[in-house]
Amino acid sequence: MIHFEGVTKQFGNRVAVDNVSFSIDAPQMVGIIGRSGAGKSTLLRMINRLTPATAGRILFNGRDVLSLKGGEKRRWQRDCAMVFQQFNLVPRLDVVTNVMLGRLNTHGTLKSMFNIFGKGDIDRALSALDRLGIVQEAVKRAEELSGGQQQRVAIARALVQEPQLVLADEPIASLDPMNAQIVMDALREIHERDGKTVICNLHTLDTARAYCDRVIGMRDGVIVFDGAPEALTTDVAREIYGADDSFNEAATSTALDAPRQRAGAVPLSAGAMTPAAAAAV
Ligand SMILES: Nc1ncnc2c1ncn2[C@@H]1O[C@H](COP(=O)(O)OP(=O)(O)OP(=O)(O)O)[C@@H](O)[C@H]1O
Repeated sequence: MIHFEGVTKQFGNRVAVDNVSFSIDAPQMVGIIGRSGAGKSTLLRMINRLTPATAGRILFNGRDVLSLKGGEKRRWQRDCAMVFQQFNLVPRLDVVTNVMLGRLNTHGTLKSMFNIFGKGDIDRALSALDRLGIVQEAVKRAEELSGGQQQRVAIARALVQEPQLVLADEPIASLDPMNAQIVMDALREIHERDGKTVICNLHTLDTARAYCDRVIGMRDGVIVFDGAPEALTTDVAREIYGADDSFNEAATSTALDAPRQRAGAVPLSAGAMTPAAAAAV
């Protein structure tokens, strides 16, 4: 489905991503871990063309997305929705309009220029907000919401893009553990319920273990681990983080109390979280 071949990014003399190759053959939730500067964000940003690659190919269903131009490149960017650490909402716009911005790439140029949304767009946005448990916040300005709520708005915006792939760049790095759990549950649910591949950069080992089917460990731009979370032993973690014997996993923990086991055990309910969890935020 998505195939990376010798993907490389160089910033001046610094090789941020070094000849990376791997494939995702079926919908998976993939966590990318590694210390700061390992190249995780750069890799993700190359997939949706926010950062140009220096070399290599990224084939999605056989087509090299790195060579797309103009309208085709924009359509690809719609097909791989991105969720950012800092949410990237328009603070003064209301929540539902922020979500509808995810529809812009589906419109013609004129409609996009004037932010013209139809009833279908409004319905889609409200339904995505409902799924994320925050439809009651639809008319508030985005800046009035908590960080966890804002990230759920950003995920709703990603959903209305109807993407083939969801990319999340450290989506919980700015959140407290409880909101982190709600956001990770929502991303996992998108994978489970919609069958989407989710690629998620994470700082913390415990989150990757709790939520991902597969973990890729990067160090200095290179993949040094690629496997099931069960294979992510402390020794492997030491290698990924370039740490010595004093390495303590707690240093990479968000103390996330994952509510359930990974892989298959996620309740396929209509909402991404329990009402109690949603109400507590
Ligand atoms: N726009 C840029 N210009 C120059 N160097 C950059 C740029 N973006 C990233 N780098 C460098 O590329 C390397 C990889 O950075 P990247 O942000 O991809 O790492 P990361 O693993 O995502 O780190 P973090 O967890 O801190 O976000 C780093 O050395 C960084 O300084």
